[in-house]
This record gives sequence, C-alpha cells and structure tokens, in this order.
Amino acid sequence: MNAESAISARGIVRDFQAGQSTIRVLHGIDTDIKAGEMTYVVGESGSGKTTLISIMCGILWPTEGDVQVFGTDIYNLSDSELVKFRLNNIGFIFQQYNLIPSIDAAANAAVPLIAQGMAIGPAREKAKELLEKLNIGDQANKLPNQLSGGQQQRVAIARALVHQPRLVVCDEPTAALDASSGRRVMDLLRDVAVAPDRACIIVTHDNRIFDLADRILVLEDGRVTHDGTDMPDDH
Ligand SMILES: Nc1ncnc2c1ncn2[C@@H]1O[C@H](COP(=O)(O)OP(=O)(O)OP(=O)(O)O)[C@@H](O)[C@H]1O
Repeated sequence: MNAESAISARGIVRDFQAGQSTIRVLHGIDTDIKAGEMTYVVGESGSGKTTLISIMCGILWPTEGDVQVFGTDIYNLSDSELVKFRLNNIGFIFQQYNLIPSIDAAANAAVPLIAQGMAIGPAREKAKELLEKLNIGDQANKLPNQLSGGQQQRVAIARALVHQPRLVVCDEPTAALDASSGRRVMDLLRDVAVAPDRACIIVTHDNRIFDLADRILVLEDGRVTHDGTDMPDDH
C-alpha cells in the first residue's frame, strides 16, 4: 500500500447466487483511494458501484481479494473487531436511510457518538450542530416519519459525519435533494471528510456535482475502465 492510500483494494471479486447460477458482479478490481481526496465512483446502473463501495467499507465480504483501510486488512479482522473498526473509522450514507423510527432526528444523528460511549446530552448537542449546518436544526425533535425524504437523508448524513470518521462512504448523497441543499451537503462532506488523513468516496449519477470530484473512477460491468481527475469524454 502506498503512503497516501486510504483504501487499497486488491483483486476484488464478488459473486452473487441467482438461483442455480452464479453471477460475477466484480471482476478482480485493483484500486487505491487516496487520502485527502473526494473520489467519485460512477457508472451505469448495475455496473457494481454499490457492491464495490460496500466491500470497501467493510459491510460486504468479497468473494476474493483484500481490502486495507488506513493500513488495516479489514477482512482479516474478527467480526467484533470489524464492527469496532467501522464504528471508529467509517461513516456510511446509503440509499436506505435506516433511521430508528422511535427516536427523534437529533438522537438518530447522535447514534455513533452514543455507541462510542458519549453521554446522550452532549451527543445530541454535537448532532444538532450538524443538523443546523444542514439547515434542518429546527427539525431536531421530530421523529423520522414526521420528516420529508430529503430531511431524512440529511439526518442520515449528519449521523455519518457526527463522529468525524476518517473514511466517509456515500451512495447517492444528493439524490433526494434540491440543488442548494445538495451543494450544502457536498460542502459539509468536504469540510468533514477531506483532510490529509481522511477520505471520502461518493457514488453518484448527479451531474450537478461532478465538478466537485478530485478523482473519478468509472465502473463498467464490474471493471474499472477509467481512473482520472476528470470525467471521460463519453460520460
Ligand atoms: N444481494 C444480491 N444478490 C444478487 N445479485 C445482486 C445482489 N446485489 C447486487 N446484485 C447484482 O449485482 C449487480 C451490481 O449491483 P450494484 O447494486 O452494485 O450496481 P450499481 O452500479 O450500484 O447499480 P445502481 O446504480 O442501480 O445502484 C446487479 O446486476 C445486481 O442485480
């Protein structure tokens, strides 16, 4: 692994069972995600983007291959070590927000801090600061089902960033948001997630934010076909 890599993925293969047959979704991916950068993963629907980022952030086991995150070989950890590693180092924003329905927005956003042992009062305060930055501070005491889709997404974003993880991994973080909320989310992601010892990976189809990428990986049928600072001409 080179010195500035946040993630080093080697020989990543992932198969899924579909009835009697096996489908190979990732075909031996070798890539490094650099620290200090916002890396986008783009590609057509079904090209394997969600599968790849799920493997990179320790929530989906590769069929073959190794992933190092900040020098830790995550799939060689025990289950409990991996849970702890994720809690301390990784923030996720997935398309399903997975908010806890029975607790309010501030408590949902505070979950990682509470899981790390912080008392509820200060954890809620920290969570509220992020909700303010995301322009939903006034929704802090509402339950998820009292919030719009875009507001729920911002609570999920606050939850992913509240413990200042070294790696933030996002699947379509701006999909449910209007242009100005989307920009605010991207600014916040850059503030929290882009630093010399941190990294951020974003899967997106949102061409309103393509200009914000430091680096773009294009996936086609489970292979990386472009790795550069700009979008390839045919996208
Ligand atoms: N749990 C699973 N079981 C079987 N097949 C799966 C599973 N998860 C993903 N796949 C298949 O793997 C392929 C890649 O899926 P993936 O979700 O990674 O693509 P994607 O590029 O993120 O797509 P999208 O942009 O639509 O979210 C698809 O053909 C999908 O049907």
